[in-house]
Amino acid sequence: MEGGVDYLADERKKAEFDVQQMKIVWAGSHHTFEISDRISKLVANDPAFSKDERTMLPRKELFKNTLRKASYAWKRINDLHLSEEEASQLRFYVDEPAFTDLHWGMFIPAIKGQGTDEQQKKWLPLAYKMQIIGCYAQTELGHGSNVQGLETTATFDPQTDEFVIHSPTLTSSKWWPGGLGKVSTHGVVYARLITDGQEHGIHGFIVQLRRLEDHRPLPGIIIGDIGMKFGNGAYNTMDNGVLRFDHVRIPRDQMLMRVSQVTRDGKVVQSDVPRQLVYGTMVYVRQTIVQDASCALSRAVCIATRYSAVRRQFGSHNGGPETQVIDYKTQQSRLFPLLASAYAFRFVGEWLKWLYTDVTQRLQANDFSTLPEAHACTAGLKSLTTSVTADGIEECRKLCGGHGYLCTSGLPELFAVYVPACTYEGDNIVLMLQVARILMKTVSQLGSGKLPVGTMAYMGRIEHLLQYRCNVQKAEDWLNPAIVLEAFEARAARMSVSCAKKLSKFANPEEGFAELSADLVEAVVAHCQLIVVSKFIEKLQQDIPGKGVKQQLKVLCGVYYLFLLHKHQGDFLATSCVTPKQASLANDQLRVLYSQVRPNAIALVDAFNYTDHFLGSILGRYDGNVYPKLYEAAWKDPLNDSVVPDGYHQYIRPLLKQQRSAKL
Ligand SMILES: CCCCCCC/C=C/C(=O)SCCNC(=O)CCNC(=O)[C@H](O)C(C)(C)COP(=O)(O)OP(=O)(O)OC[C@H]1O[C@@H](n2cnc3c(N)ncnc32)[C@H](O)[C@@H]1OP(=O)(O)O
Ligand SMILES: Cc1cc2nc3c(=O)[nH]c(=O)nc-3n(C[C@H](O)[C@H](O)[C@H](O)COP(=O)(O)OP(=O)(O)OC[C@H]3O[C@@H](n4cnc5c(N)ncnc54)[C@H](O)[C@@H]3O)c2cc1C
Repeated sequence: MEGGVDYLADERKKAEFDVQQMKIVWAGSHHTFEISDRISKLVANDPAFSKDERTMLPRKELFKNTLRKASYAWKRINDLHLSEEEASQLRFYVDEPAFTDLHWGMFIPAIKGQGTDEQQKKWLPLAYKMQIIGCYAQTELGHGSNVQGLETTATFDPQTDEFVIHSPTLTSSKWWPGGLGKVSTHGVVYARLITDGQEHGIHGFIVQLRRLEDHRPLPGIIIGDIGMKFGNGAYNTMDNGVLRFDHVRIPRDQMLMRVSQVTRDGKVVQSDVPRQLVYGTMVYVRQTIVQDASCALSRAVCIATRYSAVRRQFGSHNGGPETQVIDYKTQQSRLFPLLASAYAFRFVGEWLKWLYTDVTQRLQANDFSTLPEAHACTAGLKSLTTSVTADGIEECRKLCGGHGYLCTSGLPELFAVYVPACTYEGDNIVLMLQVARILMKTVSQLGSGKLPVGTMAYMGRIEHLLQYRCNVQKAEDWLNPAIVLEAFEARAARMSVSCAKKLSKFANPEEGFAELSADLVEAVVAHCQLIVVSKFIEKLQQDIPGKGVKQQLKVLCGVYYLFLLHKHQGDFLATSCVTPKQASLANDQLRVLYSQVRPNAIALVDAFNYTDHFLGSILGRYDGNVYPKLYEAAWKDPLNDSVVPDGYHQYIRPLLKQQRSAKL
């Protein structure tokens, strides 16, 4: 802290709960807290991981710097004998998108999920030691969302027992894969399998891309980076790549064969594993993206909350201090729902991780029954949480006024890094429409005796939910979780049923689905919000130790659902789930909760336990020492290296001279 002064000390004294215990709740357990606390400090205290100049570096320097950091991180991981969990925390706190994200986050999981035991035995040890570096090469120039539309071909040649990987058109060029452009030696490449002139759908193939001796592309391979992306620094540390194949041959055993096998004589044999498992890596990553959403949102909220307590504007009485902007009700009504959402996403992310682990264990035992539920939950929650987070980061920038627009606020880069999460791993609308199909299928099966399960189980009480009347009579009734859950269930159920009814009027269901797709997306949002609300409420039913911790979480949970109810009151009113009077009472209660959050706001963001290094924001500094540090940082900008700028003699002086002579 600057000179030991904590400008937010008074704010911290207002906390009504045990912050240390809240840190443990946020981390998930004592164990994860200990690791993340230790590793985040290790990274923060190592100058080799400094992020200071990232937004000012030209691309080539930026990228080389990322390579340096990634290689140094790997050295530290090995020197310190870090466990897998610690290593992944270290990469997280280094906080720089890099090829390693795809190597550990997609290449390895793809081999684990879609490779046979033999294939895993061969490839995983190489990948774990980083003796090969891999990427996930699915998307092409012409197709990303429509995976079945991919054009790259993998044609089996029975003469040589090989697949011939080929890019037949320009649009079949692989385009976007992270780590591909400049680093990966290998990729899991998705291509149309062709044997004996017959097509057998999309499959994954392990393809070597570069020579291990000198990193040059193998014969028949054209490979490069796709160019600068949105923002300074940001995702430009990543080498998203382009890749073309000209009849590249790979051995038959490099097709990932857990889902289907190609025999020596070119026959395709389906295993009893469902075909959808070819999409399994995406389910895994979507689940991690939900967990990441709470990290990105909490970061932005931490910056905006601390700065809102430091910043004063208007309202001075008799020469006294002006009002802290955090005390304006408008600031609270924009900021506190985002704070509550960060906590809500943390808990739903925790639950989704559990669900994914459970599904994985079942898949290993050949139980595929919960795969549709895992697909629906990961697709829907990925869409909901990333959209709210991207919008939330931008709202936090606005909450910081003009200074939020400075790169030193950390918010522009955070936004630029984060916003593609709404697109990658499945465009959010495309994924919502996947969930819509599952919802409509569920509604159409009601009454058939097949009871909906998991997060759709509430649909099993459809008769009751269609009759439901909310009995809130006073504002505090909205603090009753049972009442809230029913209102959210009834809203989601009625919106789905209304879509299903409209859909049934179309002779062609596909035409109906396309026509109603915008309404369907709204029904999916209602369904996904219900999941988040219900998981937050479930969390509160657990034993949560620490003075005042559970109480604070109850307040945040109330803020989360009442804000949603207020924002989407059109849905609740149109479906007659609440009356106008009840909606108004919900808003009254929400204002009461905002004033309960206010004294705890700084402590609630301290509970994220982020170091100043990780936050990367002068506005969000732990000590609140904003103005001197902003002033100091401005002078470090390269534009201030000279008093008179480069270009003065060429452009400014002649201009001024010309104006002077025009006057004369
Ligand atoms: C930690 C790493 C750091 C992250 C960095 C980010 C790097 C980014 C990487 C990427 O972006 S990789 C590329 C990601 N690409 C996508 O996400 C593409 C999105 N598109 C799709 O997922 C699919 O093509 C589609 C939209 C699901 C449509 O596929 P398709 O036309 O083949 O299927 P449908 O006919 O719609 O459905 C058939 C059947 O399958 C079920 N299903 C679909 N997807 C899955 C799945 N992932 N898992 C399980 N089941 C799935 C679907 O519900 C249908 O079921 P039924 O109705 O037949 O029961
Ligand atoms: C930063 C970044 C990193 C990436 N990393 C990788 C990677 O490592 N590996 C990899 O393989 N890919 C990667 N991708 C690609 C990514 O997965 C795709 O861009 C993504 O799946 C979206 O597909 P698309 O680009 O084809 O979008 P499109 O589908 O072309 O979307 C364009 C618009 O059309 C709409 N749309 C499309 N289909 C429908 C429909 N059926 N109904 C209604 N609207 C529709 C979408 O909502 C969107 O508004 C990355 C992308 C980005 C931005």
